[in-house]
Amino acid sequence: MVLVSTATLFGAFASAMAMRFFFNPKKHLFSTINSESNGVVGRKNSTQSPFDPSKRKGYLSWDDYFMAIAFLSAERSKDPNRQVGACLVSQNGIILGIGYNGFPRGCSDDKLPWSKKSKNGDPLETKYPYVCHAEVNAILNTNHASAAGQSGVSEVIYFVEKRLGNSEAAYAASHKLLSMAGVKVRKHQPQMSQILIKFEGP
Ligand SMILES: Nc1ccn([C@H]2C[C@H](O)[C@@H](COP(=O)(O)O)O2)c(=O)n1
Repeated sequence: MVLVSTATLFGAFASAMAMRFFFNPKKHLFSTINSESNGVVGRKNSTQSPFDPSKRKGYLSWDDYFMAIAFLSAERSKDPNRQVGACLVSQNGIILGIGYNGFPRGCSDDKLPWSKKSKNGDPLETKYPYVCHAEVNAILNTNHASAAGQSGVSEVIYFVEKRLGNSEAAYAASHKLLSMAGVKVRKHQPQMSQILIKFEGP
């Protein structure tokens, strides 16, 4: 399985490890990269001759497709500071689960704190002890029956390089452990810089 996340390697690492245990990731504006229809989702009109048998150009690559789903999922997050999305994909390109950062199912978004810091220094007055990372939610949201036959996360594709407050050591340790576990890691290389989704008819 491949874990695609809009966030960092460090968070994705924890989730990939969790996946192994169970079964053996701001506002994003989507818009076009050029004047053609590339990257514009929902535009139905084509200038292609009806006699031209060639396939459409400018369709989404698999990586951009799964990363875009991760980005879209992030838009569901209630975290005022950081929205993260993740998409768990099987080796043959089937989406097994998607998720975003949020409080656990059944726990109200309005009753737990979204703050980063507590005036009293009480960690329980911050979001950190309660929030579930997007990658973990993508794993928890899988249809376990279909995921059970998979051998674990084999690849992590992440979007953000920066280290969300984690130390250099923790980051290096993540790399080391993923490498030891044989999990491939790579940064997403977008083929489209933006995707525009228009909620309008053809
Ligand atoms: N791999 C990650 C890293 C972070 N998150 C979530 C957890 C929090 O909701 C937010 C980080 O908040 P910040 O300290 O930047 O205010 O991002 C995640 O889901 N996956």
